[in-house]
Amino acid sequence: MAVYTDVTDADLTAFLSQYDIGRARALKGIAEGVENSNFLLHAGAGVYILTLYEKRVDENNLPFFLGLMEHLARHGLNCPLPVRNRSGGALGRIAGRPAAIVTFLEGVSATRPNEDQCAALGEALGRLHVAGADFPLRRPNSLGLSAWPDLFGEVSARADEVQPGLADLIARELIFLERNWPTGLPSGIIHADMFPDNVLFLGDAVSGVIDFYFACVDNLAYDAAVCLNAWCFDKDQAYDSQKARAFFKAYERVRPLTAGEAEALCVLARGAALRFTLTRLVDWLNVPPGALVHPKDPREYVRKLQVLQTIGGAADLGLIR
Ligand SMILES: Nc1ncnc2c1ncn2[C@@H]1O[C@H](COP(=O)(O)OP(=O)(O)O)[C@@H](O)[C@H]1O
Ligand SMILES: N[C@@H](CCOP(=O)(O)O)C(=O)O
Repeated sequence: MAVYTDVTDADLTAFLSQYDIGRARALKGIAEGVENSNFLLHAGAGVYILTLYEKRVDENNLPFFLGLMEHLARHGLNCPLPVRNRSGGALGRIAGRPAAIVTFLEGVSATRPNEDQCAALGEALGRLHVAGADFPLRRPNSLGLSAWPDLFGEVSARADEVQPGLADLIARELIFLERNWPTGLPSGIIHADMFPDNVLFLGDAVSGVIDFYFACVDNLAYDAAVCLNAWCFDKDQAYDSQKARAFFKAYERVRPLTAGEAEALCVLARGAALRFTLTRLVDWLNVPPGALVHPKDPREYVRKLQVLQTIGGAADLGLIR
């Protein structure tokens, strides 16, 4: 359950009075997710998602996120559509938090993604990157390489409580990444959080991509690296290059990777693993009192990072040339 901010009946009635979707029939907090407070909203006109944006979402960025979802939907991608209120706005406030209502997408997340689902993911990511090319708004990656030292600074004193030696491992990895981070790669709109819990399937077909609240402009291949880490490790944290091959084959049918992107893939994957190690570590060590949330285990990403540190090149990651 990720609900940080509760919504009273009075709050909800007042909020919905600004919309043309009828009265609330039910509102249920949603278990999944860790960043925001999400509710399943049954209203007269149908089923929706009500999201109250919490600490990691800067309210000033919401026009970018909501506008991107509308732009991608217009390009035929299955992503949530923000519901506009009578004033034409997609953003409101409820219970003291910025909030929006978006359309509910059918489908279920894959708990153990198979190769076909990894291929469908690759195609969906490629289509997102191509469709994002003409999105007019820009937003830098607030959780990119330049943010990692400060994130580490928030938890360095306590990292070894989570896993002995973790502070030193992170410090050394940061030095490696700052020395080897690629430049000059193709960049554009990326999702930046394309985990299995943010992709909905009907069978092996992608029926929806959600949670665009880390979307930004960054290296397109970095977005692929986030997917490799989130989708192509098995439950024992062994890398599954067959799933990665399926992912890359489908992705490259939409957008072929450049030679520079292929060469940079290992470093990008290590960076993506460190990024999620750090944000999970911050959340793990700072659960707000009373919040109904199950923070995700940073040690899962430490293990992925350690595997990636042993991988020699793009071919080992499943990118076959
Ligand atoms: N548009 C949507 N359609 C269907 N389910 C959704 C939608 N948006 C969110 N959800 C559900 O809510 C959960 C949490 O949403 P998510 O955006 O991942 O959380 P957070 O806001 O914490 O990042 C998802 O895992 C999914 O089950
Ligand atoms: N995907 C991140 C955490 C953020 O997940 P969200 O979809 O709930 O925003 C992770 O697994 O560390």
